[in-house]
Amino acid sequence: MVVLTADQVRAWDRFTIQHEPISSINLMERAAKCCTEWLCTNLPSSQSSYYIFCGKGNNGADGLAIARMLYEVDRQVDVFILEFGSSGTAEFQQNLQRLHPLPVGIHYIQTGSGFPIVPPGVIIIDALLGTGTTRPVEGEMRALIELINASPNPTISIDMPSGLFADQSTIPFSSVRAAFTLTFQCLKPAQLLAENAAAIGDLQVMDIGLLPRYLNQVQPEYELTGKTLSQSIIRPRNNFSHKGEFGHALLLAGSFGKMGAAVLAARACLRCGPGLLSCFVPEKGISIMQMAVPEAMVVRSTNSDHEKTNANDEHLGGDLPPLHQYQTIGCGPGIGTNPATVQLFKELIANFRKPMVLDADALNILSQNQDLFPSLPPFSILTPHPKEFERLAGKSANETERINKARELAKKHQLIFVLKGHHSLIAMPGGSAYFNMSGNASMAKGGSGDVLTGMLTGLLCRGYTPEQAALLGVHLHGLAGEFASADLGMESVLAGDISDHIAKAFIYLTS
Ligand SMILES: NC(=O)C1=CN([C@@H]2O[C@H](COP(=O)(O)OP(=O)(O)OC[C@H]3O[C@@H](n4cnc5c(N)ncnc54)[C@H](OP(=O)(O)O)[C@@H]3O)[C@@H](O)[C@H]2O)[C@@H](O)CC1
Ligand SMILES: [K+]
Repeated sequence: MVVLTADQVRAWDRFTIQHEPISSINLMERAAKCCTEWLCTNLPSSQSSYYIFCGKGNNGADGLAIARMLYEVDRQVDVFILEFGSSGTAEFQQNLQRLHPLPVGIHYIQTGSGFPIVPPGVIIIDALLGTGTTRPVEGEMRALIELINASPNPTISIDMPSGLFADQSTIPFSSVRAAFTLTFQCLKPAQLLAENAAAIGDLQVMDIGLLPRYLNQVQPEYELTGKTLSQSIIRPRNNFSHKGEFGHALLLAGSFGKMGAAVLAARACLRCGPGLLSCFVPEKGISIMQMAVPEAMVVRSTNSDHEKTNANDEHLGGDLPPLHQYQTIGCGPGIGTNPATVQLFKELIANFRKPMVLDADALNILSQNQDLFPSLPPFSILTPHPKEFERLAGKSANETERINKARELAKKHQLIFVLKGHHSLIAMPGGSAYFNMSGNASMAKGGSGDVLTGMLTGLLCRGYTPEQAALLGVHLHGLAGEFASADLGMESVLAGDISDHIAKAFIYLTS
């Protein structure tokens, strides 16, 4: 699966029309057939009446072709065409001519007063605007979209919910809110944004047979993680290897009351194959870590005596252990932002020059000390959730702006940003960006991020490059969540369960 912009999809249509070859109208027939078959297969046959709302571009032309095909399989169909001045595309006109001889109601709507009332049980097909949306909807188009949204009837959008830009955020403007969106051939960037989830509903990708070889000549703006990519990254463990070959990781994590974050990160790290793991935790957390994660070693904080107070027992501070022995370091889960911890973080940045993983309070410390950005070791992986990213990079009006900021920061400082979310976005120092396609809502719980930090640390330590670790780690993390929810249900998965299912995710990718 690929994700392409509206322009790229248009070019793919043209490429297929030229090289298959196939006429534009016949390609549209293929698209409409896919949609009709989906509707007939997936909607109960008792729901057999349709109101199809059409614009006058090719999305509307799809709607007209679907109307004809639904009529041919004995569905009751009424078509409503929103007049907005133009005569419509050639395909629109052709499909209208094909519809005219059939006993399908064709209604032209021009003003709010002419809008129909949709009877109960009738399915709404939204074919007003597709990938050709160029501006926020207003006037009659907006009023019609509001009418569709106000109706309790299920709405199925063709290609895009009308009003939604295909390539970028649309908020604060309005769009159709669909129960299902039947999109053609590939994903469009806007379909991966969490803020559009309510508009898109359940997204279904229809294979309309566009020629795959077009993809050899296109540079997607976004790429997707997935099984094939992860399989190309995973390296087997050599039979003759010993623990020394898989590196030694250091985790800086935990404070009083937040040792759980440290434990979760440590366990997840160990599940990703490092040879050794040491955890640098506050004095009061040592026995917790030793008991909860016997496979990890603990490094004692060496606070000098004059600094040592009870408070210093409760959070990280003092002197760092010698850092040269570690392949990588993960820093942040549960560490808090105590001044001693801030000082420790500054020393860490000044003294460790290999890529590391920064999350949670390490990111909050960074937000308050933005001058540290240029000093971060290149290719370090930063894993902010939306609020942490806002603290780092300021408020964003919408998700596209947030993603663009992450991509710019990644390039400017040669860092990898993982913007955590439903489809986490991975922004690479070289400019490329990936949406992650694994995971589900069972993971939307405290501690999931600590697990990811541990996993990324483990993979970096194990010898994967930072880009490989980010791509594999984020995908594996989502897969582990999927396996956990398959075993335990969506509500009951705990962050530790994600960790406990990393093994299944590895086995799935390697078998
Ligand atoms: N063979 C093919 O080509 C295939 C094409 N396919 C289908 O084509 C769709 C793309 O078609 P498209 O490019 O004609 O664009 P579409 O989304 O119908 O809208 C364009 C019209 O809307 C108008 N308009 C724009 N914004 C507006 C606004 N805010 N408010 C009001 N009006 C607005 C714009 O007018 P204008 O900007 O000129 O004023 C123009 O009239 C694609 O999504 C897929 O469904 C598939 O069947 C596969 C094969
Ligand atoms: K549409």
